[in-house]
Amino acid sequence: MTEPTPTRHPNPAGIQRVAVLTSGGDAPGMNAAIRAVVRTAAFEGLEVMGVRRGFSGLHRGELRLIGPRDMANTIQRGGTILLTARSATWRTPEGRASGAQHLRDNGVGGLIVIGGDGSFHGAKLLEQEHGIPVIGVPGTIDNDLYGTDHTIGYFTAVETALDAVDKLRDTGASHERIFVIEVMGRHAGHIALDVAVAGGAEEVFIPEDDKPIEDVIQIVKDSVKKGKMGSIVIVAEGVPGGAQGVGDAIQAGTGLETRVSILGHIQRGGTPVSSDRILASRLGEAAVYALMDGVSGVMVGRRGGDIIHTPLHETWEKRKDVNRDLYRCAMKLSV
Ligand SMILES: Nc1ncnc2c1ncn2[C@@H]1O[C@H](COP(=O)(O)OP(=O)(O)O)[C@@H](O)[C@H]1O
Ligand SMILES: O=P(O)(O)OC[C@H]1O[C@](O)(COP(=O)(O)O)[C@@H](O)[C@@H]1O
Ligand SMILES: [Mg+2]
Repeated sequence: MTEPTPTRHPNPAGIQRVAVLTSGGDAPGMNAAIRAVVRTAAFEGLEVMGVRRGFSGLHRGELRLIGPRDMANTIQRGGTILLTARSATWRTPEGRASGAQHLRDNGVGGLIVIGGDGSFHGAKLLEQEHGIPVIGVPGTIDNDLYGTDHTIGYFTAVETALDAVDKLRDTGASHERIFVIEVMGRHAGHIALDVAVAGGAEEVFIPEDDKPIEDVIQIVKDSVKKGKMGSIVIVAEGVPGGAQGVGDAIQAGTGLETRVSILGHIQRGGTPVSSDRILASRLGEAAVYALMDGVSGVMVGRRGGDIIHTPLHETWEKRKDVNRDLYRCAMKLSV
């Protein structure tokens, strides 16, 4: 059976030209999302302007036309070819007015913002104040956005952190040490929980839980009694005191040799894994179609196998809960 040839999407909004930018922390797969936007637009006969340096570049007018051939060799690259930034000026009405003027001057009929909750705030204000249609695409390693099962970059960040945990485990087991490993996640424990289950950790600390440090110390002592060669404790960055605080408390409370390792920005880089590339491709395509359909002020996301739209304000007002089953699983399997 042959698959049907893709057909043109209707364009009731009459959009001829869209702009795309990346904003906030970079995430592996952002390039695959940019590529999907540019290539979907090209397929549909639309033009795309790439904005460099996120909102910072937009208020300065750093826009240029980009076409499908500019996207060669980008699907597998980490970071963002459009560059990203955190812009204080965009938080001012004057900064946003300047950005809106640049979009109008260039005949842009809609803006696609690839980023996290902060970037979506900035996009929503542009829509409210200047009537420019905006669509959000969830790009952040933290996975902390309501309205999508996963965010672009999350799968790769988990793989990178897991690879590091596996390596640290070798040293931990050889020296019979406790390893306290900090993974990223400013406000959310999604990465930490996945890494804890997949990395076989003895304990995991996330910002969503207010756990007494004494409980962690007890778990570490118990694992020694059970004859474990070493213990792995995963700490999400957003936990007060971070991994260093937890590590110091464990060393003081158990007297056991403890090492702290903060994985940091290595988790943000590198070649996106297939799941991130596929998610980015689907969502980049969906963002262009949303603008063509005359939709604005929503984030495109994936729930189950479906592409869904969520009002931008809900992406930060509603909270995506961490999967508590993962915590129970990690604890049970470290018996
Ligand atoms: N409340 C806001 N109003 C206007 N712009 C905002 C707001 N919050 C964030 N932004 C813009 O979005 C950028 C990225 O936000 P940030 O929170 O750093 O990253 P992320 O989008 O990944 O959550 C900020 O540097 C700023 O330019
Ligand atoms: O690179 P920076 O500016 O130090 O930011 C670090 C933060 O960025 C993240 O990697 C991603 O956060 P955002 O998606 O909000 O940008 C967080 O996990 C981390 O706390
Ligand atoms: Mg954020």
